[in-house]
Amino acid sequence: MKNKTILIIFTGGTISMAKNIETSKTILKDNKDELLQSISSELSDISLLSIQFSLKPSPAITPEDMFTLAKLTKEQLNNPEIDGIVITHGTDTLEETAYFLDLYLDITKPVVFTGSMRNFSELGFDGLSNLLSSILVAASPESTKRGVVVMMNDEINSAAEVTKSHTLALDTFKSMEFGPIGIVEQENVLYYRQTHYPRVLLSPKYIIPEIEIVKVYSGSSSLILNLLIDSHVKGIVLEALGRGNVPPQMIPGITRAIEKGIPVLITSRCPKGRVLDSYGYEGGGHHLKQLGVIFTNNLSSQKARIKLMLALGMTSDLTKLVQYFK
Ligand SMILES: NC(=O)C[C@H](N)C(=O)O
Repeated sequence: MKNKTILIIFTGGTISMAKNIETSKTILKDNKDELLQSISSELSDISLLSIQFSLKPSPAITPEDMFTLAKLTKEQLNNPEIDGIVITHGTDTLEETAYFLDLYLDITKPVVFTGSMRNFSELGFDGLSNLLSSILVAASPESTKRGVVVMMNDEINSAAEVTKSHTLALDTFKSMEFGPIGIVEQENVLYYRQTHYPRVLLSPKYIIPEIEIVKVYSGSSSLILNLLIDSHVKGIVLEALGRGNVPPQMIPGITRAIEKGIPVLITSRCPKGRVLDSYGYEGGGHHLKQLGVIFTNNLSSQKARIKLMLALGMTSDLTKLVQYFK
C-alpha cells in the first residue's frame, strides 16, 4: 500500500519538448509516459496519477487556459484521494500561471509548479530531477498551507515572489528580494521560512483579461496610453521608474484613463524593492497617487496584471481594488 497519491498535470513547455533532428530546433513532444516511467522506480511509497491538460509552449498559454487550469486543480484538490498536485509548465510564463493559481485556490494541500530549462534530447536534461523533486515537495507534510510553490533546481520558491531571472541557466527561478522558502536535499524537503506576503484569495466567477502593461522609460509620452484607452482596455499596469515615478508627459494619458474608470496600477521596472508615493514632483509617486493610481508593493508587472484580471472579476470598485493590492 502506497502512502501518498500525487497527481501530475502536464501543460507543455521545454520539459515536454525534444530536438527535431532535421531542423535541430526544439519542438513539442508527448513524453509524459517516458517521464513517468523514468521516475517511478525512485518513488516507492508515492503513487502517481496524471492528466495531460495541454501540450503548449508557455508563451501560448492564455489567461483562459490559466482559469481552466485553476478550476481543474481546485476540483482535483477536493478529491480526498489526492494528497498534492504537481503542474509541469513552460518556464517563460510559469510564474504567471503559478501566481494565478496561488490567488485563486483556497488550499491547504500542496500545489507545486515545475518545468525544465533543457529539453528531453539535451545532455543534462533537468526535467526528470525537477519532476522527481516536485513530487517529493507535493508529498511532504511540511508543504501544506504554503500557497502555490515553484520547485526548480532543488529550490522551492513561493509563486507570489518568484521570477524567471536568466534566459538559459538552470537556476533561473529566483525570489530576487527574499530568497527561496526551502530546498530539496536528496529525498529531504526542508523549509527555511514562511512566504513574505499574506495570501489574498481571489476566486471570481469570471476574469477580465483585457489588461495591458506599459513600460516607462525616459521621455515616455501619453501616446501608448491614449491608444490603449481608445482600444477600450479594462486596466493598465504602468511599469514605472524607480520608486514609482513617470515622466510628466505621461500625466495627461494617466488622467484620461482614470477619468474613464480604467484602473491604472503602478509597478517598478527595478527588479527589487517596492513602489511608494514618496516623490512630490510632477509625475512623482505622490502626484500619481493623488490622481488615483494603485500602488502594488513588490509585485512585478506581469503578476500585477494577473492579480488585476482576477480582482476585476470580483469588483470594479476602485476602493475595493486598492484594498486587494495593499
Ligand atoms: N524552458 C522553457 O520551458 C521555455 C519554453 N520556451 C516555454 O516556456 O515553453
